Order: sequence, then C-alpha cells, then structure tokens
Amino acid sequence: MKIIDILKQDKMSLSFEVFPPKKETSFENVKAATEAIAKLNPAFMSVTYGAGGGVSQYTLEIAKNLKYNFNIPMLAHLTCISSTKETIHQRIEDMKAAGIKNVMALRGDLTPELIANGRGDCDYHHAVELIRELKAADADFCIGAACYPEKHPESPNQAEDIKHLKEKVEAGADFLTTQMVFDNNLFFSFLYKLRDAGVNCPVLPGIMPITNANQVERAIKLSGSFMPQHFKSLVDKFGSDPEAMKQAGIIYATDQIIDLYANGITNVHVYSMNKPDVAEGILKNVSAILGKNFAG
Ligand SMILES: NC(=O)C1=CN([C@@H]2O[C@H](COP(=O)(O)OP(=O)(O)OC[C@H]3O[C@@H](n4cnc5c(N)ncnc54)[C@H](O)[C@@H]3O)[C@@H](O)[C@H]2O)C=CC1
Ligand SMILES: Nc1nc(=O)c2c([nH]1)NC[C@@H]1CN(c3ccc(C(=O)N[C@@H](CCC(=O)O)C(=O)O)cc3)CN21
Repeated sequence: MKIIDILKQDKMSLSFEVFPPKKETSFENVKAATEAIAKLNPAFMSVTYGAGGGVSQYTLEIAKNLKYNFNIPMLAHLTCISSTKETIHQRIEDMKAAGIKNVMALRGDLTPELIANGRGDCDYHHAVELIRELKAADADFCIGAACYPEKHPESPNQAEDIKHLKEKVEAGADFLTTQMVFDNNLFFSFLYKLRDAGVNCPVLPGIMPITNANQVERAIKLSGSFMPQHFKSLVDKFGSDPEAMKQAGIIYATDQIIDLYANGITNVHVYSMNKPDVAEGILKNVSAILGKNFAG
C-alpha cells in the first residue's frame, strides 16, 4: 500500500521508524525487535538506510520481512551522498524486485571523510537528485523526503531551506517527514510557512521519544533541534534512573502526540529506535484516541 493513500485517509494514526542492525551478529535481535513493533499494527513502518551506524544491506531484508510476513506498509530509506550512481541504480532495481512501493529519498549525513575530502567528486549532492532518479525509474514509487522545522543545520536561513524543500516536492516527493521536534509550536509555525510558500503535500511531524539520557547528546548532534527547558529539567531529574527516564520520555512524547492530534494533525511518525517497549508505551497512552485497532 502507498503511504500517500494512508495519509489521505485522514484518520489519526502512528507510524514507527526502525533501523537495521549495526553488525551481522545482531541481525536476529533487530529482526525480533522490529517484529514486536509490527505486531502493534502501526499505520506503516520505515527502515533507515544505515542511520545510527546500521548496515544498509539489511534495510530491504527487514522491510521485506515486515511487509510480507506482518502485512505492514513499508517505507524503505535510501540515501545518496556516499553512493555512486551505479550503486543507487542497483538499489532501485532491488527495491523494485522486492515489491517495495514507498521510498524515503534522503541525501544522508555527511561523514567526517566527506567533510574532510570535500564533495566535489560525489555523484550526488542533494536529495532532489535522488528524487529525480526515483521518478525516472518507472516504478511508480510513493516518495517521502525530509524537512526541517528549525531549518537544516547547513542552511543559511529558513527561506533558503524552504526553497530547496519546494524543489524536492516539485521533483516528485509525495509527502514530507520532519526532523525531530521537541516543541510542537515550532512544527505548527513551520507548517504555516510551507503552506504560504505553496508546499501543499502532507507533512508528518517526527517525534523522538528520549528514554535515556545518552540519547540527548546524540539527538542534538544529529538534528540541532531545540529542547525546551521543561524537557531538559526532566532529563536532569530522571536521567540517572533508567526506568524513571523511560517513563518520563514516553509521557513527554505522548503529550506532544496528543497535542498534535488535538490541533488537527492526523499522522505522526515516531522515531521508535528499535524499542518495542517504548512504541507500546506510547500506543497504550493513546489507545482510546486511536480506537481499538490501535496504531493503524
Ligand atoms: N528519518 C530520517 O532518517 C531523517 C534523516 N535525516 C537526515 O538529514 C540529512 C539531510 O538529508 P536531506 O534532507 O535529504 O538533504 P537535502 O539534500 O534535501 O538537504 C540538505 C541541505 O542541502 C540544502 N539543499 C538542498 N537542495 C539544494 C540545492 N539544490 N542547492 C543547494 N542547497 C540545497 C538544504 O537546504 C539543506 O541545507 C540526511 O542525513 C538525512 O539522512 C533528516 C530527517 C529525517
Ligand atoms: N541528521 C539526521 N540523520 C538521521 O539519520 C536521522 C535524523 N537526522 N533525524 C531523524 C532520524 C532519527 N535518527 C536517529 C536518531 C538517534 C540515533 C542514535 O541515538 N543512535 C545511537 C544508537 C542508538 C541505539 O543503538 O539504540 C548511536 O550511538 O548511534 C540514531 C538515529 C535517524 N534519523
């Protein structure tokens, strides 16, 4: 099923993101974690392409397993910055062969090597180039792309960032998912600015439950996202107590999600980080809101 058709249903739902294993030996553990999340019946699931150090070859394997054995609509990530055209074309063929209908088209994070060596000889520079190739692949993919309520850290200003975002949508992105936001007001004002700029596709807020103190630094480094004082207080107070921090993080994320639903947002994407207990904790907190079918 295409994600865009799920988003058009205009029904409140949650989707969850997982990442592939970092090494071969952890494949079975990651597979089991992603299956436990699939059993919660989310509207769809996304699998990153090597984010958090995961091995990108496993992205399709995890996506295929959840799609065919658990009947979950799957969104497979693909990043281009550190790939050759040949590799990307091969990955596109692999996705076609696997029956994957939804692709999240990303540039990918700059590695220290890419930063040190410059990017002059890279085959790709921006996600829009990947979106154009996916459109040209004759596979009728539903395409997702990333967006940044607080602007992308490399962008000089928000107007410039939104200009490039619009190019991604014009090139064929069907929907957008935001970088993690910890303050919903930032999401809402961003959404107004997108509509004002003529970007009219669905925009899914991305919510990252912070359930242990170590995640804070990593999340800030990846995203640069603003963390409100009341969120920081919670980490200061409960960060050293794993169970307490997990509970507080689940409740904070739930509170954001309820506020998004209450203000008319229907689909929320949760960076669930291969943690079934966190995904389940959030779902239980909104079970009556979503109805008996739970997330989907
Ligand atoms: N769910 C996920 O896994 C998410 C991942 N990310 C990551 O964020 C990073 C950035 O990826 P994308 O947003 O896909 O990159 P992108 O290529 O769309 O944008 C990256 C930067 O380049 C600028 N830019 C874009 N097109 C340009 C053009 N034609 N000329 C000049 N500047 C241009 C943008 O304004 C932005 O500052 C990646 O590491 C991605 O993996 C971000 C959000 C969610
Ligand atoms: N710039 C950027 N790159 C991404 O890959 C990315 C985003 N932003 N934003 C949205 C999601 C969130 N992602 C994340 C967020 C946190 C970790 C992280 O904390 N990784 C830990 C390991 C966590 C674990 O094993 O449980 C690490 O140390 O890498 C990884 C990916 C992936 N996505």
